[in-house]
Amino acid sequence: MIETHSRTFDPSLLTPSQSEAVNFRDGALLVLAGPGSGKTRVIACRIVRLIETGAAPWHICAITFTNKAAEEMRKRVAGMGVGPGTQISTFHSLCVRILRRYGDAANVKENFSIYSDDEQRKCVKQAVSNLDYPSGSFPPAKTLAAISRFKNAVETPESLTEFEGDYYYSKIIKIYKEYQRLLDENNALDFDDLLMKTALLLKNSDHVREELSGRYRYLLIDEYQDTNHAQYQIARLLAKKHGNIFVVGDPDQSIYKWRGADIKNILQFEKDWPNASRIDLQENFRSRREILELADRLIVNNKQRKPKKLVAAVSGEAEVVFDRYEDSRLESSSIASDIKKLITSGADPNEIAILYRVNSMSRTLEESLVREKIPYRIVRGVEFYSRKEIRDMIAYLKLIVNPDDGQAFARIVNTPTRGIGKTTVNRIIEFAQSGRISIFDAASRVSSISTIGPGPSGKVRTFVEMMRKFQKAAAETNSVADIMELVYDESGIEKSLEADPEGGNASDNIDELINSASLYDENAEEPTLLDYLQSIALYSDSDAYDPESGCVSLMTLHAAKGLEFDNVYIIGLEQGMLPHERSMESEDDLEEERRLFFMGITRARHRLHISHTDYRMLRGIQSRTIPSSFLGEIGADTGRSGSSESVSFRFMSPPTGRNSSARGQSYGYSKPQTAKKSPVKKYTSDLSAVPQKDTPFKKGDKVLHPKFGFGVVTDFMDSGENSIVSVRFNTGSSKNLLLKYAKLTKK
Ligand SMILES: Nc1ncnc2c1ncn2[C@@H]1O[C@H](COP(=O)(O)OP(=O)(O)OP(=O)(O)O)[C@@H](O)[C@H]1O
Repeated sequence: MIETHSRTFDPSLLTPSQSEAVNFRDGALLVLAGPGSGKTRVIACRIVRLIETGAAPWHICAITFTNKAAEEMRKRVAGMGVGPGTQISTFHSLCVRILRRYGDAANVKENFSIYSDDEQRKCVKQAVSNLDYPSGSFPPAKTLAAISRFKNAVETPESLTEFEGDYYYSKIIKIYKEYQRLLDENNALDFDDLLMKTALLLKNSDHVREELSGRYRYLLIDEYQDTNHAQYQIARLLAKKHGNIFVVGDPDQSIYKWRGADIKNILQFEKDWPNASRIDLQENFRSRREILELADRLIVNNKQRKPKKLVAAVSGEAEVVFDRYEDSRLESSSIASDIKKLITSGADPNEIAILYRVNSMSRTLEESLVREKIPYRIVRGVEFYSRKEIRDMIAYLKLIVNPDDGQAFARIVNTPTRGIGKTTVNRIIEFAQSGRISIFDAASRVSSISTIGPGPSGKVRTFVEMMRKFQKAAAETNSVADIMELVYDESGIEKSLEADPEGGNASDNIDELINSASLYDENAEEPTLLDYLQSIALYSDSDAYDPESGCVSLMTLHAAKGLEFDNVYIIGLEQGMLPHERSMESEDDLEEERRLFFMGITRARHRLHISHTDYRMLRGIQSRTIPSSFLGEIGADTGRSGSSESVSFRFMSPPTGRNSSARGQSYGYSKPQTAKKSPVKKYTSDLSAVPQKDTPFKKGDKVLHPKFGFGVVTDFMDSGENSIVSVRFNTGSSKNLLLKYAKLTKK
């Protein structure tokens, strides 16, 4: 977690187990720690202790999960009197550093670009088209996901044996090979390359591995439960020689399987390092007892874990409320008015968070928060960098640093419009390809391209001269903000935005970009344009969180990893949402969703509100929902949620009269109720718990729908005329259908 105020290292601030971990000296150590047990504190204090006891700062390499966590860790360690020199970064930043340093051995040029999602998509589309494969059979997202899986498993196109007879995979491997060729041509790496190429470098080059394990003699890794195979390999190879590997993690908070994380890395740590010691941190300094009990009741349903009990170290009673609403509009307005009351009675907006499974759920919430005039922020960092004007500016910077970057060239050569048409650009690209030179080199030799006439040729020359001027300026200054100002003024972007009445706040966004570059200039140890581009390429949603924004935070459950708040609202506890529909087919995926919910619950210190709705707008359609099976597991469906007076259940219905306000009509219970007195409408999503009576459909029935085709019933919620039948159709989609309109026939 990110603590906002660092303290000087005082041993009395550590529990005996924390202290044992901090003072552990040589060898392998697994610190298994529940949420809120002080993992971050332990790592920071251990760095200080290692230095106090003789280790050189540059012999320590600490790896965090997000850039923000790395920044915070650096500040904390500095606050405890440690000077610069310790390597504290994410895996990706560490890999960039290694690859730039050992470019020759890794076969990459020092000034490589790091491609964003959007650039990767363009590249994979190009690969599919170059191979003349049908684009419909290889959609970019799916194809990239397959390539990413290979890379995370450290499989290059060459190392993959072709899947004889498997049409799809043999084609995917060919696309992977072509995609990789295109990246090379552009002197670009994607995110997964950073890890894969580093893992390969460490594996294949004895000299580099020796040098780096001599340099990083103490390896500390946070959030080890979320490492993928490539990260696992890097850690093993770096620590193989000295064996000083200190990993901290919680298998119950492993939530990145979809990105290649492998929970087995932590579960099998003691097998990988047979002499490893293990320390468990059981005390939770964050959440009050009721919240922890709830989290515990949920997570015991997972099989892939190392059992542990969460013990609350803080006193006081938590408020836990389960809310059921008719629809998402009512859910949002009720949460907004609840937050309004909290803030009016003195709560700090920084200490309030609303968490949801998918980004699209923020829209309705935003409307309600605006209506109540509540300051809020959506924690979604990458969105800013995907705006058109920002991407244009970044493309200029990328081309300054990496003239081989064909995508950057194609993006800006005629942005803003300067009369260089597509045909001219294509001819430059062809010239570059036939002469095996970079696109920028080809553009520099435009006069030699006979197919380009004098008019367009002159315009290309002007563009090249302008870019050369930018490159020269970048070589003379280390200030990224100054280079940005120059590009903004002289590229014509500023003028074109001023002249565009529909430009909205594009120029404000560019101001914000330049401001953030100034901050970078001030804070970076050695600011360079290359380093700046790397830092924004590796920016993630979680990095956008500002603990002192003065706003209520809205974010996905994933982005909330490592954070903590006094008041937490978790919305959308519905089947298909949480657990997400994509995860309902395998037990492993379901366990991951459960961990995600567990992680969300354990973000709360004092107050936790969990809600679901009877109807939710999904892809523009108001759909009937089924309560999440997780609610049953924590006892929220039956009122079995423990004996505490502080757990309450409420059902909110919409207003009836035309002009009545939604808020006035809720019949929630202000006084906390015990389980017995619970006024909640009883329901259950677990059919096995309900005495079976004759129902028109049951789990496993094969059915036919006139529009969606054949499918299998996965659930049936018996509510008389409002019964809902859930069907997984053979097309892969799952739907919850209101029985009376479902038009299903049994097959
Ligand atoms: N020994 C301690 N005494 C009192 N408070 C502590 C102690 N150790 C940690 N804390 C506090 O507990 C809270 C959680 O600590 P931290 O964020 O380091 O936990 P974490 O294990 O990283 O959490 P998570 O895995 O859930 O993100 C912080 O507010 C921290 O200041």
